[in-house]
Amino acid sequence: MDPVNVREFEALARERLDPVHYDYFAGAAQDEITVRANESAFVRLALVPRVLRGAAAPALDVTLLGADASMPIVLSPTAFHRLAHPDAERATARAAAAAGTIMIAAMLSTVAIEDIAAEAGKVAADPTLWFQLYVQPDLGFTEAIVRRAEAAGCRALVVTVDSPALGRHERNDRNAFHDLPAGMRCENLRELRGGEPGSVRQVVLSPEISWRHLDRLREITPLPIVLKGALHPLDARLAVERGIDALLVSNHGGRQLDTMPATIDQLPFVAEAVEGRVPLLLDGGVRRGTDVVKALALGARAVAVGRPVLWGLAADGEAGVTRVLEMLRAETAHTLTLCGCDGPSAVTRDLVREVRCCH
Ligand SMILES: Cc1cc2nc3c(=O)[nH]c(=O)nc-3n(C[C@H](O)[C@H](O)[C@H](O)COP(=O)(O)O)c2cc1C
Ligand SMILES: CCCCCCC(=O)C(=O)O
Repeated sequence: MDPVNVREFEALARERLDPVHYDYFAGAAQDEITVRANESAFVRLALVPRVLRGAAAPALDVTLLGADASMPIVLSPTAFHRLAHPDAERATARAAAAAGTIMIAAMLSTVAIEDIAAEAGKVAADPTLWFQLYVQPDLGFTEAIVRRAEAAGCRALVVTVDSPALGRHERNDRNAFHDLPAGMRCENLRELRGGEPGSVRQVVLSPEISWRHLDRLREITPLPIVLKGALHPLDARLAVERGIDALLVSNHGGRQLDTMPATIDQLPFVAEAVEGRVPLLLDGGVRRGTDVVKALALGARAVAVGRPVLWGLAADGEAGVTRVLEMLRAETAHTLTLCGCDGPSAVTRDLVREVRCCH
């Protein structure tokens, strides 16, 4: 049966994936409290629509750091797409470009950033790619990978800062899944020194990464910098003071520190801290158009989706990712119409209210 929503795509992906790889994608840190919270927090928020506004049919397009996106939904960076489908990030890039939205390509992709960009360029004249970076203590490598992203045409750097160490995933421990299968590698890591070229084991997630490294990135690249994973309002304020261009409010899909708050619960605190000085994006648990509109109401300019894209990819390659993105687009348009809004910018805080019990 054809999936009719993102959750049904997950069920189909689960049937098609090696169970060890399904666990890697679906799993999260320790008791997996945060990953569940991301979704359930949306359930605790109710939409209170406006009526009789005579609103036009909604236009979904938004501008993010100077780039136009056809909807307020972009692709979160996720590693290792080849575990989901042999076409890997190539398929994802084509689907995102055809949908007219932004793909944040992961540093730990199984296709090189140059090839991802070439693939996106086959289906859209002016696709937008952003590049996600784990700053490496090997600053020579960090600078080289930034140069590669620039040369490939990436238009922003998304620096993940929630990973001073790798989250403990007990599913991966149980499955003894700690490396990519033979023949698969991280194609952007060829120049990282030490160990086998392209091996994920070369990546260093270091607690020594600090604001100094962000300042250094600012010096070496003209690309806008998006900070991914700063949830504390004081860090959000520091980011603005240090010239960061946007924040992606994220708890890494619950995969790093377990028991972090759901991102949709934390968004209002971050929004209050930045006072509209930089655009906010949010990821974590977005599975429905209603979730998208709730995030817009609480201060996000756009949302990003991680696992939904992987479910589409695993279920049916490029066509599956396309279907997932189009489902979310249609649901968002429908929700906006039902709320009396003619587009993302018409969504206001008063459309959302917290409810005590689950629906
Ligand atoms: C399988 C998987 C791999 C991920 N890999 C990365 C990564 O390499 N870099 C990164 O910054 N975030 C990574 N993330 C986190 C996502 O960017 C995103 O924050 C998260 O998936 C959003 O939650 P959602 O899956 O509920 O949409 C990964 C998430 C998943 C599920
Ligand atoms: C040692 C690097 C592993 C990073 C895994 C990618 C990621 O961010 C995630 O799975 O989440």
